[in-house]
Amino acid sequence: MLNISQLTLIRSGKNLLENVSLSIQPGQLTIILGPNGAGKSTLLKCCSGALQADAGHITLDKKLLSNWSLADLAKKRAVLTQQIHLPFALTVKEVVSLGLAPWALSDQQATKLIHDTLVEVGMPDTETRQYASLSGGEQQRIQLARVLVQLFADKPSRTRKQSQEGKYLLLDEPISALDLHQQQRVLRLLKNLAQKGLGIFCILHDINLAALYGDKLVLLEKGKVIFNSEPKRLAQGNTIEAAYQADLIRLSHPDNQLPQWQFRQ
Ligand SMILES: Nc1ncnc2c1ncn2[C@@H]1O[C@H](COP(=O)(O)OP(=O)(O)OP(=O)(O)O)[C@@H](O)[C@H]1O
Repeated sequence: MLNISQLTLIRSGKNLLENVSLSIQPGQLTIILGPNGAGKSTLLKCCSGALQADAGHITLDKKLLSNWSLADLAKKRAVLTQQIHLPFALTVKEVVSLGLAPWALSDQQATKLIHDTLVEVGMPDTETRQYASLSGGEQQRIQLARVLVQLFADKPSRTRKQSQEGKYLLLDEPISALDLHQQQRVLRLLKNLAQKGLGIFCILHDINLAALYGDKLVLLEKGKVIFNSEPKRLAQGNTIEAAYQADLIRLSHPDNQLPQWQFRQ
């Protein structure tokens, strides 16, 4: 389990995170929600080890995150951040291969894993394309392929039928540039991976997709957790409306009665 306990992070005299406690459990898709500036990406950076908190601690499988070696951490969890700048001209295959750095795969294994993963993210036969020539949504799926190969390189023959327990995926808005079809593909893929035991921390802005796909939703507001539970618990009260200060109508999804929201015009 990835366990976050009473985490506080202060920058420029401001509490970016305040006493945040939550856990990312194996087998669950945990979706982090919250208004702009609520602290979602800051929390992800703490969970990835990129930022050190001022108080509280994070453990991964009961061991302090700071006590993990970078090499072991890279095999245990993969991180997809929001902005990824690649200063060099790289092909798609080279970009996805960056995820294989922690592992020692043969060329043949690497080629097959990359091929299978590109199929999985809906980008088959793009290995030789220049990454820079891809659209924003295509680049986002290539970056997702990169973190997937990082996590699953020890199961190259693979994968999806095997247990994914003990590994974690940390994703910052992984579908922000995707069209409807690709959003559904990626969310179904994440749900499927979680069902096989992966622990997923995923930041989203779309509250309807979060309620539909999340096993657990965590709502941040001004650096504090104000909701941490199953989506159906948002069917009462006005937690979402109050947190986002938005004028919304709450509906019920016709398939499963999960809460959904629409703008009032
Ligand atoms: N080094 C820093 N010093 C001061 N403030 C910072 C620093 N880093 C981030 N912030 C502020 O912390 C707040 C939280 O930022 P963060 O990127 O975590 O928000 P977010 O919830 O991911 O927002 P968004 O939905 O817009 O991506 C923001 O107000 C940001 O301006």
